[in-house]
Amino acid sequence: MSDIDLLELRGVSKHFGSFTAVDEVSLTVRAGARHAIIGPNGAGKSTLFGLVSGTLAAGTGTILLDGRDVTRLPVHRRVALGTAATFQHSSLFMRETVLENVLLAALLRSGAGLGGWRKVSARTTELARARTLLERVGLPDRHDLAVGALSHGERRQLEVAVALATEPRLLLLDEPAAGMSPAETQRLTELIADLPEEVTVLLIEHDLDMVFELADTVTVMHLGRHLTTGTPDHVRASAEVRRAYLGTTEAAS
Ligand SMILES: Nc1ncnc2c1ncn2[C@@H]1O[C@H](COP(=O)(O)OP(=O)(O)OP(=O)(O)O)[C@@H](O)[C@H]1O
Repeated sequence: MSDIDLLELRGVSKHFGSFTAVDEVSLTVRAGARHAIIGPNGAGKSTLFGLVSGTLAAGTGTILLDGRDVTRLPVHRRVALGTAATFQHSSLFMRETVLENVLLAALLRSGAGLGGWRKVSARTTELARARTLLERVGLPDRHDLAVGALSHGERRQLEVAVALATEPRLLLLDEPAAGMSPAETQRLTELIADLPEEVTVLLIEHDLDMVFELADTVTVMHLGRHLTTGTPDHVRASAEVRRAYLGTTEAAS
């Protein structure tokens, strides 16, 4: 992890009507970090991700990516600047094949255009990259299957490959282990741990074992607010964090 802040949020808020889902959150994410955001249900984690990826517009505050103000930029401009996200609700193309899903993302990134994109043989560079990525996420023998035929865990692995195909500097993972078996979670944890340091990872996850295995930095949110940020040990020992969790149906263990 470097000393440089790749992402900085300054007093960012999001209101839905009179409800404040994200309340004046300030936060920095270092380049190369494995940074997790945790917190009880409804803490505002997914909303915060939406503000960073650009699927939601911030009410107030500023979001800086590598020092550049991206607060008002649409999603595709943020992708072009190196932000990629996987979401709780899959954004894969279910009828296309596994390989086509990754290839599409690689083509969009390379600016090659999508004309005749199904003629994969004409796209050798992107095709090779897509194959390498599928190998990296553990789906080397699934290329030609329609996404709809994959298991839940395999789809989550594919989402990571699709996100990586855009060559992100900042990878946002929203509950990547949700609904996964222990074996699938372990494989995903290893995949994330093995990502090159050029990819900064910001992760929302309820599986605290995974968080504490992966993260070098943990932010805790509660009721839309930033509660604390620190090392996993700091967060584990925090009485404030324990109270936030014990006040809900979940318990930090
Ligand atoms: N589009 C919306 N309109 C109204 N309220 C919303 C909307 N999106 C989220 N909220 C509310 O904002 C609060 C924060 O939701 P958010 O999904 O960000 O929390 P979270 O920390 O990601 O929770 P979880 O861990 O359950 O996914 C919740 O009370 C939720 O009901």
